[in-house]
Amino acid sequence: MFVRRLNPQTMTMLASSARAFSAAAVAQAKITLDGPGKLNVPNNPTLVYVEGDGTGADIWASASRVIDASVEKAYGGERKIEWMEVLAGEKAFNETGEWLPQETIDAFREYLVGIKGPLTTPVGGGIRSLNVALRQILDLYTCLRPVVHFAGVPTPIKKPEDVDFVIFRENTEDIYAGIEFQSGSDEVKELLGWLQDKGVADKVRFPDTAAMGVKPVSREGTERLVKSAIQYALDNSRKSVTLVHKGNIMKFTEGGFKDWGYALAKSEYRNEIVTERESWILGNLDSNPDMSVEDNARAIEPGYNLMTSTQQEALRNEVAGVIEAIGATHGNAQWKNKVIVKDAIADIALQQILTRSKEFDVIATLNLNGDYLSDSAAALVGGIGIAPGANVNYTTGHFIAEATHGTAPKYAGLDKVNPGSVVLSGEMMLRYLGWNEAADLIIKGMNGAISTGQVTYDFHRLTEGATLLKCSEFGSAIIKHMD
Ligand SMILES: NC(=O)C1=CN([C@@H]2O[C@H](COP(=O)(O)OP(=O)(O)OC[C@H]3O[C@@H](n4cnc5c(N)ncnc54)[C@H](OP(=O)(O)O)[C@@H]3O)[C@@H](O)[C@H]2O)C=CC1
Ligand SMILES: O=C(O)CCC(=O)C(=O)O
Ligand SMILES: [Mg+2]
Repeated sequence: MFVRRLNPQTMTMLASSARAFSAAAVAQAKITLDGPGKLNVPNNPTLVYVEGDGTGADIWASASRVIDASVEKAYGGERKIEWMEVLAGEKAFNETGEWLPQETIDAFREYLVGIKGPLTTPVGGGIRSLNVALRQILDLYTCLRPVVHFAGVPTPIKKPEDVDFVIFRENTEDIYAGIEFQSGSDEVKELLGWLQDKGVADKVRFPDTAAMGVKPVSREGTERLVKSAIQYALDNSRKSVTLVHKGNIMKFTEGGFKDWGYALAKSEYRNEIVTERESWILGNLDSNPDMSVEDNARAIEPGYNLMTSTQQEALRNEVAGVIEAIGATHGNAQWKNKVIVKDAIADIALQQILTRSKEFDVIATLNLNGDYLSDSAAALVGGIGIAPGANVNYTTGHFIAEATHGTAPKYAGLDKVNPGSVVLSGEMMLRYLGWNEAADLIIKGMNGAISTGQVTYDFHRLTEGATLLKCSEFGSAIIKHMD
């Protein structure tokens, strides 16, 4: 199953028949794993792609040209991507009768790295999300979504240059797992009976018509996500990791995420991180080395005098414990060189990414929070047309680049939408392969096109004096500005 870049019709034909090809025929071009998360990338790797529904075809035609051009210009023919199309979504259904054929899953599994366009998910019924299915089947536990401003891109905020953060969204758990039962179903009735036994059925306000969902959040799922976020912060000289959660309300799921996240940070990265609270305690001591434990406790918790004596004692123990445990390694301002791990409640975080953008650096959060946060954050830097992403398993090496946006069906076939999100997802993919020179050219080309006012409709409608380009033309403009 090996499809080189050919005209789209031939490609589709080959994509169907290619499934019979032997994988051995392209073995020399396969990316392999040299150890957990360590890729061995040949000069002509086979990369798997799904074109996607809706605007997917328009975007892929433009974005794949940009990705190929960046590789060609960076390596002069020495390196080349061998694209292999696989089917998912409407195209797959029309050709095979299946929405997500096993061959597609197998190809992503076997070739490790690929890129996909958006796939439609009907609301309120019909098939469940193919996007979510792929992430779950391949255990792509991190959805990595960087948010950064390109000079010249229209923005609703005053200081877009302050926006430069990376969202690590947990990608396999949470309410997104799709465990739901329909209103009036036997399952809901059974669940209600169980809730009755537990004495909490009265919390269901309208039991006769309620539909119900389940929100699994685990320690393992949290730990691997938070670990990848902290490791990313260390590898990329980022200053902080913020755990975004709604743990004040959902104490065991979202609150568990926060608690397990902090615990992981302290157990696995003790020498490299400091929690925000620890930094306050140590900072107080840096300013006043004679400060008593009690005064320090009072300083970090302004409501100290109103607490019960048991609460005050617990707080004093916390302060003393921090000084004892990390005073020597993190005190005397050493903590300032560590990655700060802090947390924020999700609702206020959605405001603060706008009002205090600079305070966010790496964000680790659960699946649904991350979904909301990434679309909202994209608005700060020009919108969803320029919001890239990737689904990653840092152990198995599997990586599927994927824009944050969906299929935008009303624009399908118009050669109109911004291919930027998929172009930049491709840039992330090239960097993942270690092909930084090609990735850099994509950024250069993107900067060049945008800064000279050559943009698609989404930026054009917000920018005076810009030149309106089609989806394909914007791709060409990016390529032109690589030189
Ligand atoms: N990973 C995936 O495959 C995803 C799939 N989906 C699916 O996509 C379908 C449509 O979802 P919907 O909620 O409408 O969200 P979409 O992201 O598809 O589109 C919403 C709006 O975002 C803008 N937009 C989207 N893509 C672009 C682009 N490339 N360039 C410029 N503007 C863009 C358009 O805004 P405007 O109208 O202002 O021009 C568009 O109307 C659903 O079935 C949904 O489930 C959704 C998200 C992710
Ligand atoms: O799968 C879908 O249709 C939507 C998923 C989504 O919005 C996302 O992953 O950001
Ligand atoms: Mg989304």
